Formats: sequence, C-alpha cells, structure tokens
Amino acid sequence: MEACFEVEGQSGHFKCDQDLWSANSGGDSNAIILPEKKRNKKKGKSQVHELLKTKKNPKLTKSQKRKLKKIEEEKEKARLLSESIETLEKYKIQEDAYSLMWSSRNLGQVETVRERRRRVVQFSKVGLAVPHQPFKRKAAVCEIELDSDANHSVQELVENEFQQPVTADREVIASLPIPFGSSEGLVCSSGLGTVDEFGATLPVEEFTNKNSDTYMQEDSQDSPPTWRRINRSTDQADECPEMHISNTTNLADCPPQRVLFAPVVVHVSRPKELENKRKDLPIVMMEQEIMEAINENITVIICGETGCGKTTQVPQFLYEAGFGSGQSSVRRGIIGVTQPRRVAVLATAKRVAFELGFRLGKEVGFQVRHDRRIGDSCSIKFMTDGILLREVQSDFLLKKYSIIILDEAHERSLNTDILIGMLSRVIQQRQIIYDEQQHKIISGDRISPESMISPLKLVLMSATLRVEDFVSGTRIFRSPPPVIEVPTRQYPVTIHFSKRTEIVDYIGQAYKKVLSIHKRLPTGGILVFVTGQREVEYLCRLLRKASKELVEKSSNRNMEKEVSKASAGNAIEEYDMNEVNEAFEMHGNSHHDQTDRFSSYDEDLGDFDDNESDFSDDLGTDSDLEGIDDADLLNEETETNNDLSEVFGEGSLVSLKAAFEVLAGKTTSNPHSDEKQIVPSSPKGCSSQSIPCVEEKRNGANGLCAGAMCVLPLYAMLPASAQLRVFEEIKEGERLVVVATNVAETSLTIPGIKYVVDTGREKVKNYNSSNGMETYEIQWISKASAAQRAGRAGRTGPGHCYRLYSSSVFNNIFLDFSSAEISKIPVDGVVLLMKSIGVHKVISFSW
Ligand SMILES: Nc1ncnc2c1ncn2[C@@H]1O[C@H](COP(=O)(O)OP(=O)(O)OP(=O)(O)O)[C@@H](O)[C@H]1O
Repeated sequence: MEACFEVEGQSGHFKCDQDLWSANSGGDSNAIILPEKKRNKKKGKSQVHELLKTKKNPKLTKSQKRKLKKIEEEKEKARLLSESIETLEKYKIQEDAYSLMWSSRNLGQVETVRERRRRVVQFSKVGLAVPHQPFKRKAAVCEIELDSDANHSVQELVENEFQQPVTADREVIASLPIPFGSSEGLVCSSGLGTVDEFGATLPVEEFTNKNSDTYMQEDSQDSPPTWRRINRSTDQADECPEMHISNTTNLADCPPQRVLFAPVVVHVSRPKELENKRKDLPIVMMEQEIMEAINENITVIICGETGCGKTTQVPQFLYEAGFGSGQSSVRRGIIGVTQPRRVAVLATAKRVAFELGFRLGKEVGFQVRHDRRIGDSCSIKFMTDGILLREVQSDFLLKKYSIIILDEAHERSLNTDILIGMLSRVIQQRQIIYDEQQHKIISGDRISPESMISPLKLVLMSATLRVEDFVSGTRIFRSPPPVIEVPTRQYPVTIHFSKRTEIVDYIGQAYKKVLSIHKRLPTGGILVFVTGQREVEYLCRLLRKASKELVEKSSNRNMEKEVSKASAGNAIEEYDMNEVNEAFEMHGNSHHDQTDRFSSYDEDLGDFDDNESDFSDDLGTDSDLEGIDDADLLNEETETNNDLSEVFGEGSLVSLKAAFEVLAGKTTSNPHSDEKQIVPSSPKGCSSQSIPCVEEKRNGANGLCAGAMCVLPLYAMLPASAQLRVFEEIKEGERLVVVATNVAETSLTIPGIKYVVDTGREKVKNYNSSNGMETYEIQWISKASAAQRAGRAGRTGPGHCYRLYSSSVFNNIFLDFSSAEISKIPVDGVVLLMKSIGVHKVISFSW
C-alpha cells in the first residue's frame, strides 16, 4: 500500500504493507511513517518480521505466562508419572517374591550353602534369577583366570565366609548388582564402615579349618549386643571346600588391592534419653565423614572443639563399624585409646562403657599404672600413653590392636611424641607385612591364623593441635593424613578477662573470684585451675573455711529472722512481703534487671571469640567480675539503691514499703522496728532489703544467701578413688568447687561445672643446660591450654570462663602452643628411654 502525505508544506509518500497495517489496526495507529528516501529497507523488513512473530506469539501478560508454565509443568508431571507407573509395572515382582527379600538387619550374616540352595529353589519357583555373585567379576578385574572348578570353589567360599574379603577394584564393584538382601554380595558403599582400604583375605587355613569358629551378632536391636559362637563343624564342615586356586600365574603380580567387605554394623542400644543427648553432639553429625576418612586412610587427624564429642564418640563410631568386635577379620583387634592422664582414662572409660551399655572392665576396659580392668572380650581399651609405650616395647607391631587413637595429641609430652614417632613406623611395618601375606596367600601359601597381620590404623585427636607438625613434610607420616575439623561445640562458653593481671597473689585472686561467683551467680559448679598440689590444698582449705563461715552466717540470719518474725505481733506474711519486694524490684532493682545485668555478660561477650572480648576489654568494657569481693558487692548494691533514691526521692523507699504494708492491711504497730527487722541496714547505711531476695532467686536452690560449697581437690598424686570423687553427686543445695592442677585441663567432663576460674599458670619442669639442673617453674600457660581450660565449662550446659589475667597478657605473652616436653628435658634421658624401647638409631627417629 502506498500513500501520499503533505505536512507543513513538505510532501512525500510512504509505503506500508497491508499486514503492517492490519497488525496495528487494533492499536493506537502508531504506524511507522518514514520518508521514502530515509527508509531503511533492512530495518523495515526486520520490524515487519518481529511484528509477524508477535502476531504468531501474541504477547502474554505475566499471569498468563505463569498459568501457561503451570499447565506445562502439570503436563510434564503427568507424563513422568505415567512413565514411572509403566516402568514399575514392567519390573514388578510377584507377590511371593517379597518373602525372599531380606531385611537390611541381616546384612553381614552367614548364609550356608544349604540355605543358599534353598534360596535358589525359591527364586526359581517365582521365576527369578538368583542374584548374581560378584566374585567372578572381581577376579576378572584382577585379570586372574580361574578354572571353572576353582571358580566354583572360591564362589562357595565366599558364600560360606560371610566376612571373606575379596580383592577387587572399587569402581567396578560399585557398579555390580547387590544381591537380594544378602550380605555375601560385597557391598561397596562410601557409607559407614563398608569399605576398607586394606585387603585382608582370610588365611587359607581359616577357610579349610572345619572347626573354625566365627562370631555372629545376635539379631537384636533392643538389647545390648551379645555374641554367639557358631561352630562351623556341624553345618558347613562338608560343604566348605578347600581354597583351591589354579592358574594363579598373574596373581602374584597383581598388587594387593582394595578389598571390599560385607558391611559390619554392630548394633548398640543406648537409653533413649542418652541417644537423644548424643544426637546433639556436633561430632555425631560428622560420623559418616569421619568413618569414611578412617576407612580410606591409615592415619587421620580429628580436630574438634572441646566438648564436641571426640573422646567419647569416636571409639563408639569405630565399635559400631566393627572395630574390636571380632566380626571383621581386619578389624578384629582392640580399639586402643590413649590419654595423657590417669584420671582422664578412668573417667572416659567409665563414660563410654555407660553410653554403650556395657560394664566397665568387660567390653570397655582401662589400664593405668597401678590399675587394670580389662575383660577377655575387651573391644575398647583406654590407657595412658605410658602404658601403650610399654606395650610397644614388648610387641612392636601391637598385634592385638586394629586401631589406635591418640587423644589430646596436642600435649606434646615426651610419651606422646615418642608414641607418634613409633606408631608411624608400626603402621608402615604392619602394612608391609600385611601386603606380603596377601601375596603369599594369593600365590597359594599357607599362613597360620596366629601369624596373620591386619593393618593398623592411627587416629590423632585434639581440640588444639598444631596440625602443620603432622601434615607438613613426610618425616612422620609418608603421606599427609587428612584432617577432619569439627568446628562447633555443643554449648557456648563465655570468656571473661580481668582488667588487671595479679602477678604474685593469683591464689588470692582465685579465692576472691570463687567466692564472688558463689555469692552472686546462679547454681553451677566451679572449677579452678592452679599450678600444683600445694596450691590446690591451700586453696581448698581457704574455701572450706569460707564455706563454713557462710553457712554459719546464713543460719544466724535465718535464726534472727525467725526471732523477729515471732516477736512482731502482726508480722507481715512472707507471701505478702514477697509481693511487696517484687513491686520494688519492678523499679530498677528487679530480678529481671539483675538477670539482665548478668546476662549482659553473655550478650557482650557470648558470641565473641577471645579477640573480640579483648576488644571489649581494651575499650574498658571489661565484663569481668574482677575484684568483686564483698566490699564490691556492697558498693554495687549501694549504687543500685542510689539509683532508686534518685527515682523515688530520699527516704521514699522505706515510706513506700510502709505504704504497701498499710495497703495490705498489715501495718505494724511500730514501722521503725519493722524496718529494722525486715530492712536491716547495711554497714554503709543503705537499706537493701530486696538484695538478699534477688540473690535467693539467682542462686536458685542455693537458698537465701550462698550456701555451702563442696570443695574437692584434683591433682595427679591424689589416689584414684579421691580423684573420682569429683564425678560423684553432691548434696542438694551445695555448690561443687573443684580445685585442680592441669590434670583437669583435657578430656574431662565434670558434670555440672559451669564456671571455670583460670589462673593462667602451670608448673613446668625446665632444664638448665648450663648447670645441668632440672627445676620446676611456674609459668604462663599457652593459648591452647587456656582454650582447653575454658572448654571444661559448657559441657553439660552453657558456661563461663573467668581468666585471672588481662587480654593483653593473653595476646602478647601467651605462646600459641606449649613447647614439646622433649625440648625441656636432658637429652641423655630421652636417648636412654628410646634405646630401652628398642629404637637404636635415635638420630633417625621421626619426631
Ligand atoms: N561424665 C559425663 N557426664 C555427662 N555428660 C558427659 C560426660 N562425659 C561426656 N559428656 C558429654 O559428652 C560431651 C562430649 O564429651 P567428650 O569428652 O567426648 O568431648 P571432647 O570433644 O573429647 O572434648 P575434649 O576435647 O575437651 O576432650 C560433653 O560435652 C558432655 O556433654
């Protein structure tokens, strides 16, 4: 279409496509009008094209688009559903086949040849093929040609030996079908305890030994695991053919490869309450990750915050995965756990036995220098590192262990350091011997079960480990072990630094701090760290004396109260007076305010790390209760009351109370005498009636004022029974105060400890090389130790750590880690010790 136009004296014409017009016919006639000479043909064409497109796909509104999308999605869903139903129909198994399925609870159980034959018949009845045995495929992976007989024999062996591992390539096995509910199909899973890095085929003798025994777990989920012996001689004696490998030409050349085992799961039934609590532990959420790392590596480092559950949970993970249980040939050995200190050994062994539902001394045992409680069926053994070191002397390969856990590896005691060096060799040696044995077995040699060696694994654990020492270089471990970090703890611990650092009388400071916590803060045990036995005993004496005085004072006060109550004819009923007090407290001196004031410590510092609290310290907002002794307490009370005076005016408190009493209709005949009785003047002349009541609430069960303290010592030389007293229950209404040296610094959970008072000092043995003398010196602890000490609070609930030193001392003077003991003792003693445990080339020992 062509049209002419004339605008303001200019004339021209334009062309317009019919379609173009029609496309715009419904619109506002915004046709493209261009003078012919300027018209861009190309542009015009594309615009037309676009318009045509728009016509074909008319522009949809947003809601239309949404609806369209929804319809499309629904269509897609319906299509998928019908496809799924079709597929399901196609692969649907017959009703009778369901009975052939096994519960996963039966995984790991033996199926005899007879049982298998029966299964074959049952499967064929319902028209199903018996699940494929993966052994042939595995052999193929290894490029081993077995003749049909041998193949058959081996296959039957696999059937008979439920734990029989088979050398196989992991990936290939992973793709193999898993037999119908049978554990004999070697399941490859990256999950818990199903794959082991090391091959450990059962010795030939074991296959042929008609009387060989194996252990099976009774199938019970509700009761603690029990073990039953199965005597093979009856059922399988005739059916267990001798292993018989012909054409093994390539076998010896085939390096021992990864071995897959039927998954071993040892069921543990814990009390429900405990199970629930356990679930909240951060490390429990990482169980799979940890077990995978342990399965796939010889050495693993676990760095987890204090209280995350390393000490108590990792041995349980291992136990549940078959370590130490006798169910798995390579994991049969005991789980050995070392602790640097005796008290930690006793306490953790007791706790783990309790959590697993075992009696201490049977499945879970311990050994310290003068005490040993280990049963024949021991699966987990706790011991000091000194004990394990002695065992290395008598059995370098530590054959009875399948895994060793060195807990608190950060301590760098001489024993720990030597142990780590020794164990790094032991695990290598065990691996070499094991590999050799595998080659021998594959090439048809016989190895007696007693001389069979399985690989040894090593786990290093700590909250404050200097990981670089172990992962950098190849001096200790040939390949750097993986490090698993558990970055959270269960409960928060608030750190409070002191404004000033008392250099000399830190015991006096600790004493004051304990008393102020006891008087002012809610219930919860207090753990105080000092340097040595003498300090422990001295502070215990002081605190016991103070406790006695407090109890006397409070009983005197109660007596006075009783007397005053009796003497007042129309004495105000306790209930009403409480109401009055509460009304007063509403105005500034309330319980809530008090609580807030205390909880503001948490708010100020609760989420801060140490550095942040340093920051607050530097700003002069130190939240610490430094120096809050009785006098400070009174000052604070005075300030509070002054505040109230400002609000109510001088003397109004007393008159207001009197007014309440009048309102309550309980006016005493002599308000002044009442005031004296009920509102006794403080030494500074302030009436602070409400304070004891506030304290009463803060102290909860502790009563009106701070009650008695149950003061207990804890140091290395204390007899074990006395050490364990700290774990016993205390009388109701008392507050537990434990005064300890650094024996309580690691691993311990003292139930109910909420407050830690850290003097920041420790007694250390130092060596003066110039005069050859060894001396004990008191020195600052390291930052790592300070973190460990703080970690003793907040284990059964949120906690507080009061550091009796300033943040600047902490930041500028404290070392990050304590120096290794070996660097502080004379070298001749170390050399002699090393020689005595059989290390002849001391110079090449890996430290
Ligand atoms: N005797 C006990 N009583 C009550 N709870 C306990 C006891 N022992 C351990 N627990 C609980 O288990 C948690 C984990 O303790 P565990 O000793 O395993 O931690 P951890 O990570 O090894 O700490 P640390 O690094 O300080 O040794 C504790 O925080 C506590 O909640």
